[in-house]
Amino acid sequence: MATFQIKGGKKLKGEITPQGAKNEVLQILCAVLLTSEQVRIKNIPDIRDVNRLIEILGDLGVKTQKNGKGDYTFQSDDLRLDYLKSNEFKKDGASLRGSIMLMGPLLARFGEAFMPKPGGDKIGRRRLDTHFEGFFALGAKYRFNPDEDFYGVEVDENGLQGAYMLLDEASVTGTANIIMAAVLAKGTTTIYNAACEPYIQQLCKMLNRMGAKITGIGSNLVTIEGVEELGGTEHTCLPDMIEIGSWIGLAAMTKSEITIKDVSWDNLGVIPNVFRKLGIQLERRGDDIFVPAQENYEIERFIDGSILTISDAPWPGFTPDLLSIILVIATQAKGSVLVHQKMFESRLFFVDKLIEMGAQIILCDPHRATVIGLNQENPLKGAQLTSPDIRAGMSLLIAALSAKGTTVIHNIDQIDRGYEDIDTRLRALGADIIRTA
Ligand SMILES: CC(=O)N[C@H]1[C@@H](OP(=O)(O)OP(=O)(O)OC[C@H]2O[C@@H](n3ccc(=O)[nH]c3=O)[C@H](O)[C@@H]2O)O[C@H](CO)[C@@H](O)[C@@H]1O
Ligand SMILES: C=C(OP(=O)(O)O)C(=O)O
Repeated sequence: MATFQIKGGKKLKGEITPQGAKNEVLQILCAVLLTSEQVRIKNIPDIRDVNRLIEILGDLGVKTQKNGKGDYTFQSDDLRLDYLKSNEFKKDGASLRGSIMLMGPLLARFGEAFMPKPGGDKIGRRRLDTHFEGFFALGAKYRFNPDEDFYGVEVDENGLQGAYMLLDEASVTGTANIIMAAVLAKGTTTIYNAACEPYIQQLCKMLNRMGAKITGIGSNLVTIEGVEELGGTEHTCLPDMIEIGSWIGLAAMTKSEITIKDVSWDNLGVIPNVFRKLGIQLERRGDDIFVPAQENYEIERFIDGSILTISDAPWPGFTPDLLSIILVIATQAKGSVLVHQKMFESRLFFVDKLIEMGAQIILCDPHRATVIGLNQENPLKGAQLTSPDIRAGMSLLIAALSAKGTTVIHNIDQIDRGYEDIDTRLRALGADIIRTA
């Protein structure tokens, strides 16, 4: 299995351009199933999860043409729906989380959809109730045949009917799935407690360009007036806000000056401010983020003088996907912080590995960790590590780049799942990192 070997402690310098947003692209790729016309998508990252989904679309019969780097045209005019019940799809679909969002468009266009249990990070229970409750509200029926070993939903000859629904939680992929089902339903659908991450906003904007009638974009109350059919369009994906946060963290931990290019500031929400609360200086320069080299950074306190807490929440709250990065940066800050991962129950266990490297962290329970910063006085020490999930993997990589000595990270497939060509891009900034097969 591939590993990264990192000699840490080097200051990095330079410019880096973020890849297209993984979690947006996964939604956008599923949406190409909603029309028989051509859909062109730009700024697609070359990462494992996205490439798997493109392969699945190909196996499903979607015509796929690569126009250039990150630029593809798709056409879903002659699909092989049988593939959805094949053993091949059972394996392919289960290999990533995003494949669950094939269901909404398939249900809308063909009246039935099947899915094996989707994959993705093992970071705690990841239920799918919201997706199914949304489909049921639109009139779909559950179909499960143990011999087939697939989740299924189907509609009768009346098709999907618009409805009002209050989601039990603001699920990101759940909201995307329901919106993609509702755009072709008869009548009006209203989704309250909808997730509204930029990923979902981008999806809705693209669907509207295809002829959908969606209002309330960016809020938690989305209204969709069903239309008969959708047409082709072009769409450019936003830069990946999780990658942008990862680069800010990397700059701070390694005391490096890094410019992150074309970040789409207006779509970053609270992210820059959360990093500033850790004492990290960052400047807006046009649409770039400039992070100066800083010898130290000091964690702020709340106004009443109590210790800062950083926790996740559905958008416009702070994304859970950046909490592992926050945690690792805090290990070298001056001061203390409580990191509270509310959404996922198994995402903080990787702190054991940071503790092994010399970090001062108390894991209070599966959701909360207190970090006592070392103020860059005692660097972390190189170690032998295994990446448990995509964001913990990136956090360990950042820790390794700041550490004294050599670190070996195993299971780097987990990092490749979400970060394009990470070692090459880090080397361009001056990092000493080698990939071994
Ligand atoms: C492919 C993809 O897009 N994956 C993202 C998507 O996953 P995904 O769409 O699977 O995550 P969900 O938004 O459904 O839920 C994430 C977790 O948060 C919990 N929850 C959710 C909403 C809520 O109001 N309260 C609550 O506790 C859920 O029970 C679940 O444990 O969104 C997650 C939450 O931003 C991100 O971590 C994942 O990177
Ligand atoms: C948890 C993540 O991804 P997935 O939902 O694909 O597992 C993530 O991107 O941080």
